Amino acid sequence: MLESLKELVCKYNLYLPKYGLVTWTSGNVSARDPDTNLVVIKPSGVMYDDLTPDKMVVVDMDGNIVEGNLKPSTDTLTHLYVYKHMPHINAVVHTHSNYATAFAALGQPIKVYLTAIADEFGCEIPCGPYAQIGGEDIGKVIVEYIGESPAILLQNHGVFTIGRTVDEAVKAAVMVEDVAKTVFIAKMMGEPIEIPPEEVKRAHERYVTKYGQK
Ligand SMILES: O=C(CO)[C@@H](O)[C@@H](O)COP(=O)(O)O
Repeated sequence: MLESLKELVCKYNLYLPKYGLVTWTSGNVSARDPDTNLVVIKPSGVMYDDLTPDKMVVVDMDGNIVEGNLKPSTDTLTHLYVYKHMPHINAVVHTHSNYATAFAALGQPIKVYLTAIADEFGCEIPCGPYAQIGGEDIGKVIVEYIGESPAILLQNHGVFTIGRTVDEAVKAAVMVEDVAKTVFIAKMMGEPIEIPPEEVKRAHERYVTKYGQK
């Protein structure tokens, strides 16, 4: 089980540069094995081109290294805090994607100006306050401020997304950057128009229950 989870987490870490969400070694993806409560996470400071499944680090809920020869991500305690306080979540993603992180630099949420935001997020993408890197502080902000959204901006820092699966969490990271870019362009042209909350709710419900091959 853990070997396949390492392969999955490595694969989804490699989606971050593939979709232009990170630069150099920034960003990270982790996933929790719900059966063992062990977490597989990207090693700290390793170039994405050098990532392989065997370089993934396995930690327990206290951050102790269970498997792996490399130091785990600097955001490990944040990921673990989210897992401890959001039991339905089994994946956490962190990026510095440019357009979304520009909103984070301003401390601005991304409001529901687009049907794509209603569909994917079902609410505005919140921006939580600045928090120091390296401990649980960012995790505390995520848990307190994320609400029903699968994505949150961290002021002056970047993007964190969560999901029941690593696919959900990485998709949210891709989509938050896509909608942030569109909203940025719209704001350059004028004042975007918010979709009314009741329509956001209806559209999101439709998307999560009917979109695609469901
Ligand atoms: O922004 C931060 C910390 O949150 C970066 O250091 C982070 O993106 C990458 O750190 P890691 O290589 O995962 O240790």
